[in-house]
Amino acid sequence: MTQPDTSKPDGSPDVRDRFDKWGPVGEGGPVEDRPGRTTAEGRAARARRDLMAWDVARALAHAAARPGAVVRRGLDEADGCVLATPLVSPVAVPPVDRAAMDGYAVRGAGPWRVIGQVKAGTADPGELADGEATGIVTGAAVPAGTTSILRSEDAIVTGARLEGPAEDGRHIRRAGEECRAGDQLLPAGVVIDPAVLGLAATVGLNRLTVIPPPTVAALITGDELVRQGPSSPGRVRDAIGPMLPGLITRAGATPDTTTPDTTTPDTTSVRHLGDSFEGLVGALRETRADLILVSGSSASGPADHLRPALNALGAEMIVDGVACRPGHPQALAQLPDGRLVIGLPGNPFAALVAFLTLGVAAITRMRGLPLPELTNIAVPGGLPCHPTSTRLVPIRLTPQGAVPVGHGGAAMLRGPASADALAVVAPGPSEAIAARLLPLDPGSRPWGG
Ligand SMILES: Nc1nc2c(c(=O)[nH]1)N[C@H]1C(S)=C(S)[C@@H](COP(=O)(O)OP(=O)(O)OC[C@H]3O[C@@H](n4cnc5c(N)ncnc54)[C@H](O)[C@@H]3O)O[C@H]1N2
Ligand code: MOO
Repeated sequence: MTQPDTSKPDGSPDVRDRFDKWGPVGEGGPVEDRPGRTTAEGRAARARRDLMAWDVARALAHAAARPGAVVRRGLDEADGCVLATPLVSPVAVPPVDRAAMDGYAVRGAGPWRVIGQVKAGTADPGELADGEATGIVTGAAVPAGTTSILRSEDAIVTGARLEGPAEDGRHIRRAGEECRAGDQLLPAGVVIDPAVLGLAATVGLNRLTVIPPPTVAALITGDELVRQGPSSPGRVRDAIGPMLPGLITRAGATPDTTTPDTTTPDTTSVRHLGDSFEGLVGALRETRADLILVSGSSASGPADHLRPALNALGAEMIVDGVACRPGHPQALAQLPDGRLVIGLPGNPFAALVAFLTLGVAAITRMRGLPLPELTNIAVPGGLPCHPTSTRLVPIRLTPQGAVPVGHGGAAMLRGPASADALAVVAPGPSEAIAARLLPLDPGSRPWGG
């Protein structure tokens, strides 16, 4: 592409263009109102066009999405769902006093006479009289009258005679210690993870009332893309397709496989389309996912069909460009049937930023979760601000704060691949010494809930 003349009508450079020249390279690029429109009028119009602030776009994507329908799910299919109702225990846990150690249940002060053995599955362990003891295993119900559990390693056994230290109440897990019947263990809105599943099973539940993960389809556009081997003149290796299933899953959604790519023998959740208006309209029509990601086609070149396709389908544009770098051509639209479409810019880091901005916000709401606050972090070395756009900068986290890793251009993934997170640098006149932290893994807490 030829570089458009980006100077102001009066000949002085636009402040954004100054930043492009002086700021980190490759973070976006010159912008035209439409292909070839580089006149003074076009530049002035561009300067007037206010892109939506990054935080506003994120909040709108969250607000536009609808939480999924509440369903009942078995524990074996509830991982990653969100609790739609509080988790209330119907029973006390443990239901009876249990031994916390292998050894002996004893009553009163020693020495004791050993009268038997309680096994793990013994339903009625009987009762001990003063001066009596019985062998017992961890988790077994203690006999009535037990005052302490003497650990096997502390026991001195001579025939049926037992001696050892047995402080009152020691090593006994009391009935109802973890919870009583009717206790609320977790509120609605908790993301179900393996510990939650184990807890639900502990309190005897088989099914949970949940919001299941939304389904997300990925459509990759671009005639120039190849899926094997390196880029070459005229050919670009698809770098967005391989990122999306993992991002979708980490954000708590399910990659849609109902309309797989017919051009590859493998079952895949990512569908490759050429640069065709009809092809894109058809794919948007037939894909049933709750959210559809479309990569490429987001700008205003002759092969950029996303906005015309959305228009043809009667979609409402909710976000149409965001004041951020990279990723400014990202977009969010709603189809008349309620499905959401997110346009990810073709430059791979810009696509990643757009997913972490609009994609994660929409998916979060579809899961019934609030939009997470981003934590603040110090940037001891400072980061240049963009005068009007939020910058998303790959950083490593150190005990002193965030340190940029470099290689943060829109077309590069080297920076984000070696980063811990992105620093969200608010627009401003000079340098930021603090930023907010946007996790690269949207499933990491607090994002995951
Ligand atoms: N006149 C304008 N041109 C451009 C603007 C603009 O505002 N006005 N914005 C630039 C920015 S910033 C971006 S980002 C891109 C967005 O372009 P598209 O979303 O339309 O994507 P393409 O034009 O198809 O591709 C851009 C670039 O990225 C490469 N690409 C595309 N898909 C992939 C992929 N799956 N894996 C790897 N690389 C991919 C593609 O080959 C191009 O090099 O527009 C700028 N232009
Ligand atoms: O920089 Mo573009 O801003 O790659 O989305």
